[in-house]
Amino acid sequence: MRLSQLLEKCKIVAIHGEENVEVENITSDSRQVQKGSLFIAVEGINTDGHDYIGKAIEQDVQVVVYDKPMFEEYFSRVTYVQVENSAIALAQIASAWFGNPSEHLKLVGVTGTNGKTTVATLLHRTFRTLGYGAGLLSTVANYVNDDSFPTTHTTLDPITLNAFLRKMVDAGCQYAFMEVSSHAIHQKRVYGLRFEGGVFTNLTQDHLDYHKNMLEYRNVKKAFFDSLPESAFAITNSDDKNGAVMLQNSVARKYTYSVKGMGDFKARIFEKHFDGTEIEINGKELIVQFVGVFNVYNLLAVYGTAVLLGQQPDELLRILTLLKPVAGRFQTLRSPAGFTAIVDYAHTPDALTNVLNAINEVLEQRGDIITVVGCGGNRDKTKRPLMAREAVELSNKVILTSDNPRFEEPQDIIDDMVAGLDDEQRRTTLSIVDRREAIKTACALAKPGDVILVAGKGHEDYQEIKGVKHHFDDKEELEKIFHGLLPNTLNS
Ligand SMILES: CC(=O)N[C@H]1[C@@H](OP(=O)(O)OP(=O)(O)OC[C@H]2O[C@@H](n3ccc(=O)[nH]c3=O)[C@H](O)[C@@H]2O)O[C@H](CO)[C@@H](O)[C@@H]1O[C@H](C)C(=O)N[C@@H](C)C(=O)N[C@H](CCC(=O)O)C(=O)O
Ligand SMILES: Nc1ncnc2c1ncn2[C@@H]1O[C@H](COP(=O)(O)OP(=O)(O)OP(=O)(O)O)[C@@H](O)[C@H]1O
Ligand SMILES: N[C@H](CCC[C@H](N)C(=O)O)C(=O)O
Ligand SMILES: [Mg+2]
Repeated sequence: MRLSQLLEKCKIVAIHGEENVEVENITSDSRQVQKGSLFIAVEGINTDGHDYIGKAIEQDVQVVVYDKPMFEEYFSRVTYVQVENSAIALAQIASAWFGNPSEHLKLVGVTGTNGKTTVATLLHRTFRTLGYGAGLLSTVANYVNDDSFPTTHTTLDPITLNAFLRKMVDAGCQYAFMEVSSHAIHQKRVYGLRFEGGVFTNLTQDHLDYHKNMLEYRNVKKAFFDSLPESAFAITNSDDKNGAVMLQNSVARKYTYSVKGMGDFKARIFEKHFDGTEIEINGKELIVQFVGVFNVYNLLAVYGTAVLLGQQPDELLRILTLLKPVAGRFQTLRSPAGFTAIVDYAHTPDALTNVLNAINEVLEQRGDIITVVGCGGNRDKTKRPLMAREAVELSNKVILTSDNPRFEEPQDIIDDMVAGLDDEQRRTTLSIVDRREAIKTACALAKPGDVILVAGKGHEDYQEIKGVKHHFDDKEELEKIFHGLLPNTLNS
């Protein structure tokens, strides 16, 4: 592609060298540079792409895009483009490289602390059921219609992201649903994409390792709605205290959904069961196969978004009754011994509170709740004591264990969790570093009628320890115990 075409939307400060060149490939990673590449140097968190410009030049790069004025001499065979902001230019160049695919799709972005995967996935399933070509970019997997592809991030880097959107356009998709993480907004991964709509789920504590404080975290999320065009719609949860704030400066068409108060899309909850919930949406009664008040919010967000995309309300309500939980989100497994296990991705204090409240509300035969939970390493440390406290206050027994320790010592993470407990709570809480042992112990302790919540890893099929991902799947572990492949005893 011609360089001029790629730079069409970029804010250029200066160009040195030949402008009329053909680019063979684009990358922001010097390790991926090939002959004829355009390399975009982006300042990161660990390192700075500008430090690798020399390496890129050694590999016969054609064009270097950068934003730090740091050159004293230029190599004549390379074209240098200084832009105002490299991260923004990366998103713009990536979009141009793939033919601006977001402009050929009705693209909806879902943001918020919890519920993004659930809402985006259910939207994708709804639109597939309605017969549309539709894609999905989510934490669990990416989809082009019904073809699934593994993913690395909740929101991909701009090049991979635009490559997927292109695949969707080429496969005839009319709609695309994607999660928009706060990291992605902050790092400009979604900059310049044309959104048809934005959805806000909720805002509670997470990622305070990355964002300085809750105010900054909130403002980053809000920036997504500030960036939507007038032609887009923005739909927010008006029961969340930050719901209105998200939309206050947005020029998009604004809509609300609510369970507790007034809203353009409104739900009421009648009966809560272990297998589903009886609800009313905009005056029509239905039974959905989801548990927990939080899932009523998720379904309402799906319904509202689909209506705003022009779909027929009655047909949508029919589809809502058919939808099933997303992988690793409140996934229920019944043991032959008569207890139930729930695998859930709750990895924030609010998610854990919600899921435990939901279990308490539908608990059969007054059984006990046994919670197995850990916290991720190299992530927000301040959520650890809060998660431990929520777990202990809403369960009968808690086993603290490891999640993905990453580069931290697992016992240190558990110690941070224990710090949230009082003396009495510490005495009655178990700590078992090995997650497999922790799950085995919970199963050995469970009586018929009890519920074991295995929280934090949901769909993940690995445990990340010191940079290596080891196969580990909570559901698989439980099934092995249930089917006698792992002994269900305390001292095995
Ligand atoms: C903290 C964070 O978000 N980091 C992301 C960021 O990496 P970084 O800023 O550390 O990059 P860096 O290593 O400093 O490198 C800077 C630049 O130098 C380049 N480089 C580097 C080395 C080299 O030899 N040559 C070279 O050119 C790199 O390609 C990069 O362009 O940019 C990378 C490329 O896009 C991401 O892969 C990386 O995600 C890391 C792996 C990560 O774990 N991110 C998580 C926290 C994340 O993004 N999570 C959210 C979900 C959060 C939620 O649950 O809500 C997500 O969207 O997935
Ligand atoms: N609307 C909601 N409000 C609060 N908690 C929720 C909501 N929806 C889901 N949860 C809880 O949060 C967990 C994660 O849900 P989900 O994967 O849909 O969120 P997410 O925003 O995509 O998370 P991530 O930031 O990791 O991508 C669920 O397993 C559940 O415990
Ligand atoms: N997207 C989230 C997922 C957390 C999942 C949990 N299992 C952990 O590893 O902390 C993050 O990267 O913070
Ligand atoms: Mg997600």
